[in-house]
Amino acid sequence: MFQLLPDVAFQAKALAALLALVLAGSAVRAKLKGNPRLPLPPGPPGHWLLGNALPRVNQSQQFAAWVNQYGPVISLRIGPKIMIIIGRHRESVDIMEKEGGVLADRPRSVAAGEMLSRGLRMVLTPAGEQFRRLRRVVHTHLQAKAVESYGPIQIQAARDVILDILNDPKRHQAHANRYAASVILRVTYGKSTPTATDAPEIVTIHKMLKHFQMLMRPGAMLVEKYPILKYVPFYASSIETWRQEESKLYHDQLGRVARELGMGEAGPSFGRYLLENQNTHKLSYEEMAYLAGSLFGAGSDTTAVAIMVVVMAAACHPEAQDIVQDELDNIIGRDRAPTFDDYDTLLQIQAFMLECLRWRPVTTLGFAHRSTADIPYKDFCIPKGAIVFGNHWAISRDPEVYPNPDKFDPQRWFGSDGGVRDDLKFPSFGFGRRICPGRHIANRSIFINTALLLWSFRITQDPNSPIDDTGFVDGVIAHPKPFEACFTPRIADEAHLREVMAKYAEGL
Ligand code: HEM
Repeated sequence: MFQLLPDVAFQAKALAALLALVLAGSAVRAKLKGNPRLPLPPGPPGHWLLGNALPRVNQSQQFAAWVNQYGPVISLRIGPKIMIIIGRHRESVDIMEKEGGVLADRPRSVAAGEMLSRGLRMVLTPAGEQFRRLRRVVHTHLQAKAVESYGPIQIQAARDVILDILNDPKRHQAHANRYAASVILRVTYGKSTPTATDAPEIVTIHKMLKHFQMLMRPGAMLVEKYPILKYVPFYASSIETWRQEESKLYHDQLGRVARELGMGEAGPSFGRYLLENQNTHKLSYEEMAYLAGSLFGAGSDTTAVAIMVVVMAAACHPEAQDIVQDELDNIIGRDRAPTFDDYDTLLQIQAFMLECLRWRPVTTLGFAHRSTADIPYKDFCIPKGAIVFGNHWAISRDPEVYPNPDKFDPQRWFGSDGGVRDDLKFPSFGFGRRICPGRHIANRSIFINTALLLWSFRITQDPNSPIDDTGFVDGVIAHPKPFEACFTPRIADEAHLREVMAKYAEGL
């Protein structure tokens, strides 16, 4: 009996230790699950400690494959973090839109947010007082009615794309880049901004953008896992050099607008609006410089990619192009070129644009949101603190909303009344309170370029160099790889097209 006692004591201790372990385990699980009653959404199995490994390439497509396998909303565990991927249309509306207040936050971004941008880049700003100030000023200036004043800039730049293509069709992608860069720079800093592709400012801005996109890829930077690395000088030094270059550029650009304003020479621009309303919007000079600068980052590559996809889709789908060009011939004719005033009557152009944005989404994964409270949904819970992506690629392939999703079919956007359907809305511009503030100006850019390109040219594939319509660079913004297309003027002859174009932007 006495001999048994130590055993009993040992067993009791072991039992207590086991109980403590179980309790600790369930506490961790409850924390991860956020809500002890509801589980996390399903997802692929991962390592018991490290969790899931993020796919190294084509993340949005790999996530989409998991959505097909596990359900419309899936969860992954990346070390201690929970990542939620929403991959179906209805769930994206129910969660990303209806819970927009809880999902207005961004996850911590050490490399791009803290080291490169010192917390000043709007797209990465956490929810809170600063975000609300930035959001108010950008959304006010870029709302649907307000951006109409930028129409002449867009018309002129779209006209230049046509002339550039006539002069040098092989570089059609470079022309789309130039369109986007020059429009966003003029919107941001006014008319006297240099917009030639080889202007030093433009070259630097593109370089900055590359750095930003490189730092932004989920899982790309070790410092996101080990933030302590940001204090390690040799690790941080190149990002610090990039930050200084970027900051100088943004200050120089806004400084120019301030000087022009002082001399009474500043035309309309976002920079001017900021400087004139600094007190109302309560922004520091540093915040204004970054806000203006980061518009370029957010609005140039995205717009250029959308235009390139229009060209690719037209060349790869002649039957869809026929329908648009019949409409252009019936409504516009060939003696004048379409303008913004024609938007409401060019329904086929609208459908073609919508289908381009769905068929090859500009941002395939979307941007990360962060939940600031538990979100119970159906029989699971998205826990507070989770990183949440509305995966654009997966949503664009939702077979219930977009039957035969891989088919390029602009006609899917028409309802039985012949109007363009509103209920299919694809979230090209993101979700809820973080929805892209530049969407009105972007839509107008895509519209005017689609209308003008398809009015001016029959766009076809070069039989010697067929287009790979899946050839996109894997990144935050999915750039089409270089592709060839042939542009044949649709009106009388090239000289006549040049003449119409010369008149087109007259008097702006
Ligand atoms: C085809 C063109 C464009 C596309 C596809 C696009 C798409 C997006 C997406 C997906 C987001 C993230 C939304 C989210 O977090 O859910 C975003 C954010 C943003 N976009 Fe755009 N965008 C485009 C053009 C523009 C333009 C022209 C501007 C500026 C004039 C702009 C300015 C911004 C800004 C400032 C943000 C950050 C918003 C925030 O974090 O609250 N974008 N855009």
